[in-house]
Amino acid sequence: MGQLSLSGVTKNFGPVEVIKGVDLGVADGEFCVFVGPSGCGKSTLLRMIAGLEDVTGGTVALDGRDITDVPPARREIAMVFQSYALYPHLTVRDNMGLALKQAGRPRAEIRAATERAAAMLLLDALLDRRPAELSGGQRQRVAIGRAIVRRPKLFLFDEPLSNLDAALRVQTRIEIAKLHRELGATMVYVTHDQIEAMTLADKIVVLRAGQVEQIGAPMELYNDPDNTFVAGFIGSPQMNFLKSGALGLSSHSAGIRPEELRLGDIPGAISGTVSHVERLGGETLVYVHTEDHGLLTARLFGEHNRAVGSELGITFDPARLFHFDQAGRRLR
Ligand SMILES: Nc1ncnc2c1ncn2[C@@H]1O[C@H](COP(=O)(O)OP(=O)(O)OP(=O)(O)O)[C@@H](O)[C@H]1O
Repeated sequence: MGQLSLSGVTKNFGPVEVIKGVDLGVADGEFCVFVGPSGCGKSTLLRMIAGLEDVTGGTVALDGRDITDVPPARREIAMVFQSYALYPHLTVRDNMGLALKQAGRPRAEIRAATERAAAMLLLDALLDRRPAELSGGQRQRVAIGRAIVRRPKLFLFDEPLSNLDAALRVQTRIEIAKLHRELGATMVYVTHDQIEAMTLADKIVVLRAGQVEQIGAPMELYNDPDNTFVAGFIGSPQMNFLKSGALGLSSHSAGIRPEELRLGDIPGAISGTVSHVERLGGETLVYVHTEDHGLLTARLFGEHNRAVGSELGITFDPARLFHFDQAGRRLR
């Protein structure tokens, strides 16, 4: 079991309220990802769940038990840090088994649990090495293994992949997804990375300035955002925002995803000038400067040879627009 519930959680650092009343339920076995701009409070919220940071107001409960004031070691929660936090003088085996050893578990049990986790993470051959003798990716797997060995009710991850290079990030991301499937454990994960959030999460929590903007499944947030903040934050490249008035529409602004824009001859619904082209191989991003709407991004499948400076017309299916009011709230 591992059902997490936050009610009215707030956090002050001195006079500054950085978490402003968060309510959140994470079901047993769910993979929940916190995203939001730098400084919005993702890590602080995670650290409060772990017990590494005091809660100013509200409660944190795990499986119905109020753990707001329970010390970290007694919460049955394991946290994996960006920095790995391994003991350099201990072998992989001893790093992974340490929590069980400290809890006074029998040797045979520690050995079995460590070897089971090592097999899951393909660390079997490395058990007698020390952290300095491992690659960054292997160290991160040891840090994850150390969490698994404890059999916690809840796993917390604070940007665990951000120190890895691009290829290893992809590989480790897939391993974490597999691990989640195999363990069926509840996980809460903080990241900056759109793709990690979209691919790993059952549920994404979008935070902004210490408040929840929207909670939902990845494709729910992508296809049905509640406001301009979520619409602009989820999706890369980000959604284009058009001035409704210039299009003869009654909303305040209208959002459209880059993949929904078609580029053709003048006149289109909007005309503009190509200001930059990025060829990514499988797709091309064309940045178009427009008088009425500023810079728009079109995402085209395959390769396109649009010359910088050329003029073109942009069209789209009006049914694909998201409409917003002046305060940025979605008009449905
Ligand atoms: N110990 C502290 N004392 C005072 N202010 C703090 C402390 N820790 C964090 N803050 C502030 O709280 C806010 C939230 O910080 P937090 O690290 O949780 O954000 P974050 O969303 O994880 O950011 P990032 O993505 O950049 O890691 C920030 O404004 C930060 O400056």
